[in-house]
Amino acid sequence: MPKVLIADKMSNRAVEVFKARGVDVDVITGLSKDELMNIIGDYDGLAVRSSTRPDAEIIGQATNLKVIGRAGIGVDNIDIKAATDRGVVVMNTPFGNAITTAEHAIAMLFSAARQIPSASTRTQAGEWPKSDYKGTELFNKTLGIIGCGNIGALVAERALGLKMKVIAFDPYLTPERAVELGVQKVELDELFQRADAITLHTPLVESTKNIVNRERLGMTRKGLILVNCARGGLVDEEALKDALEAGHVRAAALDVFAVEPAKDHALFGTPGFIATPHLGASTNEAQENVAVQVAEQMADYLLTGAISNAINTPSISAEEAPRLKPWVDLADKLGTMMGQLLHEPAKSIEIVYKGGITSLNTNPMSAAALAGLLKAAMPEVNMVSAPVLAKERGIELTESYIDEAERAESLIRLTVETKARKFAIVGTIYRGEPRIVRLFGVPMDAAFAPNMIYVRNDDKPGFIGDLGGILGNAKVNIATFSLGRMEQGGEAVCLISVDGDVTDATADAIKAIDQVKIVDRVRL
Ligand SMILES: NC(=O)C1=CN([C@@H]2O[C@H](COP(=O)(O)OP(=O)(O)OC[C@H]3O[C@@H](n4cnc5c(N)ncnc54)[C@H](O)[C@@H]3O)[C@@H](O)[C@H]2O)C=CC1
Ligand SMILES: O=C(O)C(=O)COP(=O)(O)O
Repeated sequence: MPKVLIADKMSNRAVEVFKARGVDVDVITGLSKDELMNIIGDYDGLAVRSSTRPDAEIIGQATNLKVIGRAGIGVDNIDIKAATDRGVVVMNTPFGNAITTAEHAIAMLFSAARQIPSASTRTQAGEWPKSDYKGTELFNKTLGIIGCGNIGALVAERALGLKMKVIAFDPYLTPERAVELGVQKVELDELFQRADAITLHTPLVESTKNIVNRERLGMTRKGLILVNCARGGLVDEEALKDALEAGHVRAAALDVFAVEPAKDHALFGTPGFIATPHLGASTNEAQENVAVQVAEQMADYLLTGAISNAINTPSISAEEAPRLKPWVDLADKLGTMMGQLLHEPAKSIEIVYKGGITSLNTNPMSAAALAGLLKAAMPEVNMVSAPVLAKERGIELTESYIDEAERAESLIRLTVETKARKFAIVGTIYRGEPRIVRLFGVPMDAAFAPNMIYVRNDDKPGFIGDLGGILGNAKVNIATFSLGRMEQGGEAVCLISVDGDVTDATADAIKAIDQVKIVDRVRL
């Protein structure tokens, strides 16, 4: 039974889902990095929110880990590269807390416009400070949205409902989508120049780091309201403090900070400043949504291989997972066999899908074939890490599709090019079993087995008798024997599956048979 660790506080519904699905689950929150490193090796899955930060060191200790599930949206607390290199799927729940976060942004906008937190504190302190607070209406004001994805779009809809004018900067926002949302797409500088209020909804990446900086704050209209419910690091906090103190920015409401938890911050106490402790996603509804979703996604992956909302690998739906499985296994076996027979570094790999299989999602098959191919040199590689590792090594992948299969209903052909040569292997599924139908140009029909011997020989009498004698003397039992040849008396290929290992001495004895040119052992 797979075992999952829930390392951040999340709705107990996650535990219920894991248990109902047959996944063992521990909930241990508040672990130090060392504590997490000590126990992470026991788990197949790790479920987190934003507090736990699985970095390269933690992932390096996670010898059994297959999946990290983020009950939420932002995955900047997870070292995706380290996870990918180790073949760990990273998945998030991209929609479950979006409405809640959009509502928090709108709440922050109103709080800032009317200074509700400070007015409330002082009223409750007995001051009745009515004359100190003159807010600003949002009606008819221009809201600039930076990042108009999930949450940005939800904020736009709500702001339009408040009768604000909405302008948006997002390099990936299409003009059609902008029209559909009823927002005006603008460039970044124009947004800073025109907005009465700005709200941020981008991830923290190189291009968004300090997107609200001193220079851009300088372009804004006096009396600006700034809201950040996305990520700390999008705003230059020092520049914001200066702009608030100068009275240029009227109010700023931050839910997120460059360093969290922010317990002692230069902005605290600045006039017009409002802070919440990363509460954007903190409602019952959102937490239930993300907990259930992350647990279901992680259980699906651990139990069936279905992948949804993965950041670092293609998706496989629950419906297609069982249909894909035999083909993914076949691709893995073809790649593994090729990897062991190649003896030269691969430069490129071409995968041709033929027949009915072309209507399936072939991404996982290609990833499995690549993983198989790389396995000989990198035993830890899997479908998640293979595409990245292949790219890093300059191995080019091309995929093509032919609807009509020649011999069997569906075929996968793997052609690998090295510096000097090209090798091809073709496989199919016959009666539910993976089979090799062509190897290095020679037609054949062979099953895969854990221990196989590959022999390339001249098609001349006497070879099979000699080979049988050598294996018999070595007490190696032959399970199946498959022969193929280009033409009578030409080059032949022989694949023998055997029970148990073949020693170097036995392989050398086979190599010494007259007709034999090449002997290789293949382990699947
Ligand atoms: N405060 C909180 O508790 C929460 C914060 N978040 C954060 O909110 C942010 C947005 O989340 P979603 O809307 O779901 O993400 P999303 O991926 O749907 O949208 C992000 C948008 O930012 C845009 N973008 C990327 N680079 C940009 C750039 N340089 N300039 C302008 N736009 C750019 C993208 O094109 C995309 O449309 C994320 O950082 C997420 O982590 C999400 C949930 C809760
Ligand atoms: O989903 C996100 O990106 C969030 O920032 C929410 O973070 P949290 O799960 O509340 O720690």
